[in-house]
Amino acid sequence: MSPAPTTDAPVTDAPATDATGRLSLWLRDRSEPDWSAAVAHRFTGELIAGTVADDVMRRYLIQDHRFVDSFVALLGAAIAAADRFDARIPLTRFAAMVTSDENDYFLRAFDALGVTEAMRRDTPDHSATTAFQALMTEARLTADYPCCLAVLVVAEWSYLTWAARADGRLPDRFEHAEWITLHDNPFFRDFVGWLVSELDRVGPTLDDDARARVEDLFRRAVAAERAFFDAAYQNGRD
Ligand SMILES: Cc1ncc(CN)c(N)n1
Repeated sequence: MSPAPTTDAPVTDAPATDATGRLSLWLRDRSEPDWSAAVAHRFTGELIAGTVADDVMRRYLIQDHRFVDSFVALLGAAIAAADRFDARIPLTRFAAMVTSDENDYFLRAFDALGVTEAMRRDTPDHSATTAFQALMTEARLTADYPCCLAVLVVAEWSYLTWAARADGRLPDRFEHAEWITLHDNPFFRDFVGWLVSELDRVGPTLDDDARARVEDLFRRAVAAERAFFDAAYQNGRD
């Protein structure tokens, strides 16, 4: 399997610009303070340090496995809506990774953390999960490539940003370490670089209304990421 196309565009620390330049950077800027709060969230710091409490990790993974279901459906919509075959290839390869390596991680982590089938079935959705799923469904149903990209970019760019902070230092337990390496490895970096560059490619084609729709989805997705991490520390429905 050949790697996803690469980009020279820095995906973590580039300066902000306006909507007529790199749309991704403009959107990231417009999503503050939620962007910074999400990528520097207590959960990500504890994950990198290997100190996340097991009940927090259990809550997070049970909910996140449900996030992944809607996320893969959104990837499917992006594959269908993409304006060219060159874009469908990396999206499809990424969907294959999520449904194989990443899903396999979830199942092994559930076992290691003592999360039974019954716990997974009987734990209610947190309101943060429901809200994020609704947002992904909304983006999917637009059947519009830039709208789908907006939510996909937030999900993967924000995860690469916090995972890169580990900078090669990994905690001992695989439940923590592998969640970091799944979001910072050469394949993932290439994919996120490409995904961000896709948003920048389609950005100049958007009129004001279309750009406003993309901005709205992007900003709500960043807020949803922050709320999703918060939810891991809430022992109850919400
Ligand atoms: C909530 C959320 N956002 C993003 C990702 C990155 N795959 C995730 N697993 N979960």
